[in-house]
Amino acid sequence: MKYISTRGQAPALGFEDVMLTGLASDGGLYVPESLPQFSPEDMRRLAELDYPSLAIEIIRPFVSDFLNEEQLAKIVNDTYGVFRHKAVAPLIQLDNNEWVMELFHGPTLAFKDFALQLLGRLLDEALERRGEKAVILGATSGDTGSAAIEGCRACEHVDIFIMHPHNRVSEVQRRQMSTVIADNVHNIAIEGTFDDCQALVKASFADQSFLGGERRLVAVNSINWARIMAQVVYYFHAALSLGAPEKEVSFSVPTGNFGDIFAGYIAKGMGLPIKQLIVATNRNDILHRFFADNSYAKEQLMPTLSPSMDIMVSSNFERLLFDIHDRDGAQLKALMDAFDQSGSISVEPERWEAIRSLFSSDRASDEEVVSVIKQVSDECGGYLLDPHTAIGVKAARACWADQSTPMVTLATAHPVKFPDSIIRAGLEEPTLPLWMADLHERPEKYDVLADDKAGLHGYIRKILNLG
Ligand SMILES: Cc1ncc(COP(=O)(O)O)c(C=O)c1O
Ligand SMILES: N[C@@H](CCOP(=O)(O)O)C(=O)O
Repeated sequence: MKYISTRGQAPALGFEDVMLTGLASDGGLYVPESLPQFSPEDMRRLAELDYPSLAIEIIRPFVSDFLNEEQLAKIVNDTYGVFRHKAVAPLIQLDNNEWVMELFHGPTLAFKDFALQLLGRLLDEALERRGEKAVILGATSGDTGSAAIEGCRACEHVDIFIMHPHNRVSEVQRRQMSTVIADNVHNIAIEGTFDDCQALVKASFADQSFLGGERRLVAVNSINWARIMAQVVYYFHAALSLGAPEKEVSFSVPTGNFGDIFAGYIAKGMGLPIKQLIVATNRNDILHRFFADNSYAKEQLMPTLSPSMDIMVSSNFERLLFDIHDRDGAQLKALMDAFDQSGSISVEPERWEAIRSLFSSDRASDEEVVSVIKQVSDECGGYLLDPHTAIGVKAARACWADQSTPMVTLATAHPVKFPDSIIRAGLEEPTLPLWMADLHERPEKYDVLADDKAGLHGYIRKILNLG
């Protein structure tokens, strides 16, 4: 399979190079040239499989120029073997046709583990084969960071630098990163927002001269196609468990960087009968405003009770815009340049209408989040939602077009990561799982840096002894 850039100017690459490249050289994001297709008959067969076996089937066509059958099976089985629930992504029924899919049974208690446990192993394999060492640079609003560190810390071939916005992640999230004390793990608190951290990542990919040509720069954010690929699997898992391919299924997805919901869009493109994809945002609602009013316009980023979704510029939205514009890289580049200059774009009305047949959207305030957490706890025998998932449940209930279609909200994080919302809902604070019960006593290590590219690059060079 070949991958092409959304901006049309970078060379088409195979999977291994795409995984190791991060941003395309023209500033775009890589997407598959075409998607593998699964027929209803294929899906009936897949419906019989457990999670790892399903993952092998879905991922195989994307990576077949990199891994043979045996290598893929080993990596995938090792990846999902570390999850602490037998079903890996269990479905919990809230009401008649209403479900949540718990994606927080991995090592860092958020959906990021699905992709980053896999990506760590894939990177290890690629770098080992090449005999190369890489520098990973990532931005996090709280969850990607710990999942990336956990996925890559054992990899001998990488040094990993993770930037989070200073004082804008939860204490549990920060400690999950800063208490990993290892020579190849470097945590940085940037004096700015997540968008600032993400902009530093993108600027570093655009100008890698600070590494002096000595090390390769690799991305762990969802600009890396491997992240999206791994997340496609759980849409198949949920839909096949709830009656696909005979039945359609809808999904509500707590959304920030548009990676998770984009994976759902890809699953639909591969043949999965998805009826609705609901974009659920907090008050940082640029994506909701696009789907509701055809206005993709930056506003000031505000802190909320759902910090992982405090994102304004959604990287993966570019991948959708590319499809909306008939995969015309030149048009897309012009649109993205216009957004960079003015901070605001809209698309032609016919294109916007077309995409709205699949996507709908909603937003939730902090007060609504607290009230949904309380309501679901009351309705469902004390079942706890984390604040991000609560936004998804609120959006599911608001946008559900046909209640005979099963609705699945992606439960993207464990509530224990965000005790403030649970306490505000008047509920008992959940306790940390045993294996991290001493998290608040562990020593922490991170440095605070200004939002400044040169300062960041100097810091990385110094740590890596690059002269
Ligand atoms: C807990 C949680 N929910 C939802 C999201 C939003 O996912 P995405 O950025 O893929 O839209 C994130 C961060 O990305 C997250 O950490
Ligand atoms: N919510 C994310 C933000 C980074 O998004 P990514 O999916 O592109 O890595 C986080 O928790 O860090």
